[in-house]
Amino acid sequence: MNPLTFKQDRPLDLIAIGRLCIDLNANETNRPMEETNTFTKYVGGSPANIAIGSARLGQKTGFIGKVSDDQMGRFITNYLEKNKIDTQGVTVDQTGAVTGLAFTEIKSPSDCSILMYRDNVADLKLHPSEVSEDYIKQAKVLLVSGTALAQSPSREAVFVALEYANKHNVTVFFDLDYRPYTWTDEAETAVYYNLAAEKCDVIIGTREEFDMMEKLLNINESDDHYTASRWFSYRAELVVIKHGGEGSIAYTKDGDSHRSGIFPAKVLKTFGAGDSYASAFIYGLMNQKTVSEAMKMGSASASIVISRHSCSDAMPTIEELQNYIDTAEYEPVV
Ligand SMILES: Nc1ncnc2c1ncn2[C@@H]1O[C@H](COP(=O)(O)OP(=O)(O)OP(=O)(O)O)[C@@H](O)[C@H]1O
Ligand SMILES: O=C(O)C[C@@H](O)[C@H](O)C(=O)CO
Repeated sequence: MNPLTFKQDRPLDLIAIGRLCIDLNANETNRPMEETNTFTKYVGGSPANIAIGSARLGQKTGFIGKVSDDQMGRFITNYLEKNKIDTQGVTVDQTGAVTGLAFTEIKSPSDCSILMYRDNVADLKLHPSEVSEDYIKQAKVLLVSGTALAQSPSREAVFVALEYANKHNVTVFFDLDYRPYTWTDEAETAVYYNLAAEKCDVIIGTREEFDMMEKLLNINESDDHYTASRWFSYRAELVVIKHGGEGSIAYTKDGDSHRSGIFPAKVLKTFGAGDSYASAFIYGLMNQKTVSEAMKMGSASASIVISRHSCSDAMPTIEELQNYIDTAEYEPVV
């Protein structure tokens, strides 16, 4: 069962809005960053990773965002275009802002962290006037990433995008993507996450991200079922709670729930699991898969990406993904 319908008369499948950054992934693994010397540069930023994953799966994909007016900004835009992502919604900052950097540390397959340099970043300077209604109404899906809510004017740009999407029946997926280093106040964070979630059709997040949103409202004894049910009184049709190596659970407004297991992976690094899960999960739902089948696609994509060095570069093609699902070991939830 798939509770979602998508407007088919649209030239774009998915438009993502939010940050376009650079990942600098340590080449020397299994040691702290103090002991690494070299990094490999990839395009990064959760919504960018999801958009790249979507395009890699064959979806017609666009992006609304802002890049720095320098080599890093051009690197990002060139990469998007090389991956057949439409960049008409990507603007170039003229204030001297820089590209956000995510330095990743791989101490061990299960002990990874990200050091974020995000002062004066171009992605948070996206202005509401740079969000085009005519562009958004060309898409079946709008993918919103929570970190874009962290500062003005990006925050207001996201809410304008949500208004356009709701007005034109563009299905909105909200990937919570909570990155504490981009926020300064817990209450401010929770307020804007909750306000945005009210306008979304599908909400995807980890248990911890939903806990962050509920703490403000003194909801302390929550569980996945309660979390999901909160959102069905708004616009949500589907709520997915991710549980890392323990899989994920999805709830639909009609009261059904679906558990997904994982594809055990030779884990190189854990980050990137969420973005790859989201891109393949959305692809599945948009291509007549049931919720359970779409979750399995997400799990398979995540398993592929966490076994590779990058996130964006590692995103699988539909052929790779289908082959992995057909041949790799799947560990259902017991
Ligand atoms: N160790 C693992 N082995 C196999 N699959 C995994 C593992 N960790 C995560 N996954 C898969 O990836 C999905 C999303 O992972 P997770 O719950 O860690 O999301 P996330 O925290 O958003 O990820 P990220 O680390 O990219 O922020 C899980 O539901 C599962 O399907
Ligand atoms: O989202 C970020 O800014 C960092 C990502 O680019 C990085 O690849 C990651 O953490 C994936 O979830």
